[in-house]
Amino acid sequence: MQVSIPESKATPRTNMKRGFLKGKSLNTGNEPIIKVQTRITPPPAPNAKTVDGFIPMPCGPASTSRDAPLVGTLPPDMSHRIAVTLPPRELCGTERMTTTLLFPGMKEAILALPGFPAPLTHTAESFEIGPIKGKGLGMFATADFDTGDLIICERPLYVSTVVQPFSLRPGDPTANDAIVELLSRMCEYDRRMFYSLHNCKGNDCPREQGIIDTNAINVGALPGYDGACAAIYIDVSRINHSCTPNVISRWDLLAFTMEIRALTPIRKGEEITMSYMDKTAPRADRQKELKEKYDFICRCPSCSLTGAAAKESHIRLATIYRSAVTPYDDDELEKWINDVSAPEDKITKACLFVLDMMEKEKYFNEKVWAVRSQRLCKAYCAMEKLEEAKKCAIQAAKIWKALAGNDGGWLAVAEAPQKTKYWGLRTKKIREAERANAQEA
Ligand SMILES: C[S@@+](CC[C@H](N)C(=O)[O-])C[C@H]1O[C@@H](n2cnc3c(N)ncnc32)[C@H](O)[C@@H]1O
Repeated sequence: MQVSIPESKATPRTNMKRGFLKGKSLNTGNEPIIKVQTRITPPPAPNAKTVDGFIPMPCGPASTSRDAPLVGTLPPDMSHRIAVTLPPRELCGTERMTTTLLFPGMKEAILALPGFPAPLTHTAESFEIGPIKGKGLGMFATADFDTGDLIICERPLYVSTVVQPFSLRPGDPTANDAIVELLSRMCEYDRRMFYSLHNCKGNDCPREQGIIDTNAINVGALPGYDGACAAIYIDVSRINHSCTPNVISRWDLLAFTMEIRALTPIRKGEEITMSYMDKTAPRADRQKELKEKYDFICRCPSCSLTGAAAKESHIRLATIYRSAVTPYDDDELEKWINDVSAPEDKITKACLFVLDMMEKEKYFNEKVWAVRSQRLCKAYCAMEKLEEAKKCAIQAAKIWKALAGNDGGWLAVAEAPQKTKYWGLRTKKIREAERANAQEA
């Protein structure tokens, strides 16, 4: 049977758990809690600023971004939000339920998803939360993890649309009043957990809003509403930022959980870090955004680079970005396979160059990574390089697992590269050319 090299050019959807803490039943119903008029802040300008000819990627791994921009306009029937508990008690037994603040229709759309709610994945509790100098609390590994390993899978405490409609009429309830009301309906344990989370906003805004702004992680759009939604977690929200993160998050809509998987090998005792923002932005822009939004100065390995090393990092990110915007096709590969005079390493060299940049930056742009690994593996297969093809497919399986939660078909390739349709294509051409030359001579 032939094995297919995964061809997906689509970005795998990224999603995160820690020691699953059973929440007590919430008594929230589906009734609207506060009806308010909608005021919409204009959408932010497109992220396309140019710095030294370097255009930041418009999107990093979507679900790792804590940036939750306001969306444009809301349909008129979405002028108020509703408190909903998801999954409902009758569908999730004793598992944690999430308190959500959603627009009308969203709950029905989520419940209509075939297979919702998928059962929770329980993992060994291989992390702990503890203090870390200059960062408050953080999360630490209590076991070794390899790329792609699941570290935690956690159902949120709270999920809400990022748009917070509120009334301009004096005396009307504010957006924060809706949150306070919702919190008052949570069980005592969940409420205590919410208020124990860090608030980097101080007295700049109401405490509840400050906690949400500090800890919410974007989960993207939920069914029934195209705008962004964000979630707060008991454990996952303790993960600190690094521009060179060692984990990646992936929102699993069906299980209504966030998965955190190792992006790089992690040793026992190491701090677990994720990226709060778009990694391709230049360092100064990252620093500014982190200070403004989260009130800290990032001293991660990438931000600590100076002089030539900082410049090299900048060039690597620009190269990754350029590769991301280059359309993908197999024409070049086909040409190389058929052109026996082309250098043997033409394709592999180009792919390894970009993959090496991502390894060095610890930034795996999903599209670039998927396209380059595919092409590299195909080239090794075409050259009948068994060990290289296997190694490439094993690494591809690990990274795919980190990004998408499964190996994407790469393990089958790793087991039998000879069974892919690319096996020996170029070596066959070379042998044919050699035979033809010999006959001519
Ligand atoms: C989502 S919380 C992370 C958990 C938080 N450290 C705590 O004690 O609960 C975000 C806040 O953690 C701190 N933080 C996160 N990453 C940091 C870093 N790399 N360096 C310093 N502080 C950081 C900042 O105060 C930030 O506002």
